[in-house]
Amino acid sequence: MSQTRLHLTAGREDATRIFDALETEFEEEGFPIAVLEVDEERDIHEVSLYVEDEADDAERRMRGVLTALSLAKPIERETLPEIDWVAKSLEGLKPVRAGGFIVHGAHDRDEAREGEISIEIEAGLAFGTGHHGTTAGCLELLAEVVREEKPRNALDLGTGSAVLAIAVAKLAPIPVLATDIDPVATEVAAGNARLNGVSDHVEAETATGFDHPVFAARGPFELIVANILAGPLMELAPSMARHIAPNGSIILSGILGRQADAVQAAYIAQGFRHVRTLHKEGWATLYLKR
Ligand SMILES: C[S@@+](CC[C@H](N)C(=O)[O-])C[C@H]1O[C@@H](n2cnc3c(N)ncnc32)[C@H](O)[C@@H]1O
Repeated sequence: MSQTRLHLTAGREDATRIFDALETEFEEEGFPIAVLEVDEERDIHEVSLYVEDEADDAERRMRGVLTALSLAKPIERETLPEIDWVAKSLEGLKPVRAGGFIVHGAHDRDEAREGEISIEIEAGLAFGTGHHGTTAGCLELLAEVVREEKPRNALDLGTGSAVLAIAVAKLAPIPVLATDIDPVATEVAAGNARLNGVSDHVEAETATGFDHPVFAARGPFELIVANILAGPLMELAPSMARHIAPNGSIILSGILGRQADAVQAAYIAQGFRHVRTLHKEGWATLYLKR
């Protein structure tokens, strides 16, 4: 099955409105949507919607979204190669900077500026290149929390490419457990930890939520970061409370702006207190303590 990228360009404000409206329109199908800054000075942002085999219908609905927003923008199409399209499309991605980190592919190893912490991510089958607002939000808060709170161990639940686990291990040489429901992601995570020279600190395990003996063996955790989605995060709130150390910090993302209050309430009900919320590209990243 080939994949199609439907894309258009707009200024930051319109791109954010389009992104939010597309999220709502395609919520059921869960098609990946991305916003990339193409040219900061000229305020050009590219919004992309990735669809499998129903590009005509998706384009018609995308056009409807633009009409509802009173925006007239040409939609362009790109048919992505069937094999390894993730790797191919990521080859062209620019490095991303957030929280003092630069997340880059092998082709941009030399791009790091003085003082930046570089994280190399192999374009692969797992989520997490830093280009998504949720990952960038987590990176920013992690940089702050690890430096200020000095946790002695950490958990990255829903690790994907392990970008966040690697970020923690590069900030502080502490043990980081990196787990994912998807065994392919766990494999990619372990490979990326090796690539970044932190495999002594990052242990990758396949687990659904907290359903694995490794959590009891390695916890409680002084820092937990979880970039999943609002629904699973709310369901996981009681388990998070059981696995967080006293005065521990928790960073949650994958939450749409309008879902932030509900997620916060689920965690406050478990004895967490809200410290700060960071908003990025329509996504909220919550920082809580318990
Ligand atoms: C949005 S990605 C985040 C990847 C990476 N941490 C980042 O911030 O870029 C979410 C990841 O969580 C995993 N996941 C989803 N539900 C999960 C669950 N209940 N338990 C563990 N992992 C889960 C998915 O397989 C996916 O790799």
